[in-house]
Amino acid sequence: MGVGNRMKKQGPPPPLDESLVTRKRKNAPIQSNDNVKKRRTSAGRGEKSIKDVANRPGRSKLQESAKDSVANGRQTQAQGAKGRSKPKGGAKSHVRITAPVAEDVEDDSDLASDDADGIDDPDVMEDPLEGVIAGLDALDSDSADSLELGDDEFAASGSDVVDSDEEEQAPRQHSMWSEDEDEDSDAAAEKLTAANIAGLSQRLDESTQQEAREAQAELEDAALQTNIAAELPDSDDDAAGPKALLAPDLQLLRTRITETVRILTDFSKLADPSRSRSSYVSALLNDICVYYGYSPFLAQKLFSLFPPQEALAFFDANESPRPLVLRTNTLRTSRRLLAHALINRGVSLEPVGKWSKVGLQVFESGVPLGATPEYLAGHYILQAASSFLPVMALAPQEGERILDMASAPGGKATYAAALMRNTGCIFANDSNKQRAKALIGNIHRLGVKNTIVCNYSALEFPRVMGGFDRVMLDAPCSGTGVIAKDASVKTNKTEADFLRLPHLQKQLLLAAIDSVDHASKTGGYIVYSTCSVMVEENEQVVQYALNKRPNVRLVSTGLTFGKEGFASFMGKKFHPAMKDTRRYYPHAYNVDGFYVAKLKKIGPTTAGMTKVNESTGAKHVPALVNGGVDADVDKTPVEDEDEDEFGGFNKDEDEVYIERAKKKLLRRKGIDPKADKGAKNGISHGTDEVEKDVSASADIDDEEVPEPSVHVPKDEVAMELADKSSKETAAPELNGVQNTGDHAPGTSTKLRSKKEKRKLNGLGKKKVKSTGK
Ligand SMILES: C[S@@+](CC[C@H](N)C(=O)[O-])C[C@H]1O[C@@H](n2cnc3c(N)ncnc32)[C@H](O)[C@@H]1O
Repeated sequence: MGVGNRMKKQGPPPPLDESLVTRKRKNAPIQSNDNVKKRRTSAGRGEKSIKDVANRPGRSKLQESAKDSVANGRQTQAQGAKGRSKPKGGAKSHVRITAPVAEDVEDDSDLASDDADGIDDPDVMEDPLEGVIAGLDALDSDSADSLELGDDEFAASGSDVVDSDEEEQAPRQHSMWSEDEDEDSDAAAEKLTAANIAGLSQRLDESTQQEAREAQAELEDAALQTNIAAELPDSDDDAAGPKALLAPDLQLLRTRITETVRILTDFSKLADPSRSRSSYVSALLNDICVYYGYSPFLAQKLFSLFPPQEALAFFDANESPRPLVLRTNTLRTSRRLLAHALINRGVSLEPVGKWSKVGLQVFESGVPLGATPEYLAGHYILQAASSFLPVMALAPQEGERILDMASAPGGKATYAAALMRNTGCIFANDSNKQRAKALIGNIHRLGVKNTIVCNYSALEFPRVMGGFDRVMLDAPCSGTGVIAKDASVKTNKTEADFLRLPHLQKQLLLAAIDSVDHASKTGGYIVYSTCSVMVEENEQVVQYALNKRPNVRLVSTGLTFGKEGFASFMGKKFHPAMKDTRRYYPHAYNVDGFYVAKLKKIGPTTAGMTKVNESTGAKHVPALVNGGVDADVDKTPVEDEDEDEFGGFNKDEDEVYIERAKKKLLRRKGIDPKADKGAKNGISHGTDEVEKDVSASADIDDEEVPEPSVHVPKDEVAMELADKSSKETAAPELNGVQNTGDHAPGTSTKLRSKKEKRKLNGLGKKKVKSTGK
């Protein structure tokens, strides 16, 4: 299934063929092996993908069930084999005893060594893959003899290629089998005489038959239990109890899910009149949870987004990976040249679709795509196709000033840089310092030279800087659009997440709006995107922004495909223009689930727009934005998901800069900083005094100005940019200092002179001026 989807084109789809989806699902276990094999070939990513697949917890239920069914198959065989082990032993003994006695006794050791060969066959050992194939074939085989047992064991060890658990079991099975075999042959050797041969033979036959009967009864019993479980009433209360203990019959579940969906699609005609629609829906959700491994909470939420049939397609699509896509870095090469170079390396690829001029979809690769010379030279970046969309909607223009509020690891920011042909200036911000490092890496590799990396909570904008021509907010989100990549989303999202995240997203979007220059000659746009399909994180966030900021309106994204955003959802009415926003689904376009909205700022943010939000009690702190217009950023504390990671107020690191600032101040005052050391030994101008001095000047300021923490790319032009900035601002900290704005306001602000602060604050303003804004 995975391979199929990976081969499918991305973008506007052919109509969905549910029957194909159904069939694919049924074949899932075997195909998942195909996936693994396929992905092993697709380089760099390959190994990760295999691990990903193996480690996907949400997937695990299905896959484990699938594995179970394979394992069960093996187990059945193994049981059969075990059950057979005596019969086999018996059969072997039988073989032995049907042979002439003298030969039989003589051959005993030969047979034993044959058996050993069966296991230790050097060919088999040398070619474990053959073992896998033989093993997989053996799974379909009804008959089993000693040789098959050997194959089966190799199937187990061979399948270790896929699942390491089985690798550990393989030797154990081997030794158990050998011991049984040894005991049997010992017993046979002990008891076998010419006189008892007939009786013994008969007894062995009987015992074989008896065990076969028992094995059959066990199988029937298991099947019966599963079916009983499957037919239990589908009310909520049957989730626990005996049913939960039984392995789900996936085939049966699938059939039932499809059937329930069919009924729900034409309820009045097909439903059992004695059952309500909600009972069908709740039964269906139960089955979906078991079959796909979702928490009931998330299954219900996702289900409610679509008509039943489409919901099923969505759940199915989340079970297979999206195609691997490259974005050509047009700062370094053209798509044609890149395609040529990669094809020469044996990569099979095609343009991603007519909608993109830079995307290449990879079908097959014999080389690791994350380590080709072209990759290392920055000719491309591995980037999901849907990640192109917000940047295309933003449509940054050459020479503009752009803010990417949450930019790490930089797929979108670097695409924007390429569209701007390295002109203008992009401020690529991310609150997560570690992720910002990856962003810097990408900026260097891809030859981006118009970008400055900042490490703020984007909630700090526009106080840090305003007056941008365009702002992109690719917001932190629940990831419900990328379940195929991260199946843990299936189970780890709770109601609290869908309160916390939208709250953060709303505040970030207000900050994005307030950071834009409504009077920009070329822009004045904001793009909001998430890789979530939830209304709470998308339309509801945009609606909140429309309510809070009447100075923005929704405009067309300009994207050529995508489903309309919801103008209403579950009784909630949104602005009719919400239809101009775009939704992307894996089942519809074979891309990650995504949401894109584009807003145009048509007037300044006024004080009236920023009054306290009575309903939430949110406090609003005045913020300086372009043109001296006061705007608000809602400062209601929100739990930043990355707080722990980036909340680095690094005292040691800051100490250096604190010291430097102190010395600088002293020098300005005409005091030799070295003499300051003496102060500690009784000389008058002590550090404390200076500090007091600075804090006093800071207090005079009517607003606190956090220090911008800017990473500067080492590229020459970027260095120039940084130099210019640092000259403009006389802030030595600009060269590589990590500061944490919101996390260390006290110390850093305290140590800035008023003049310095003004200069710092003027960083944005100067730029605005220089571009005529
Ligand atoms: C969806 S990812 C961004 C992906 C990025 N736009 C790209 O194309 O590579 C969301 C990012 O938001 C960042 N983030 C979370 N909270 C933030 C905040 N308050 N301010 C700024 N960035 C934040 C996370 O660190 C994460 O890197």
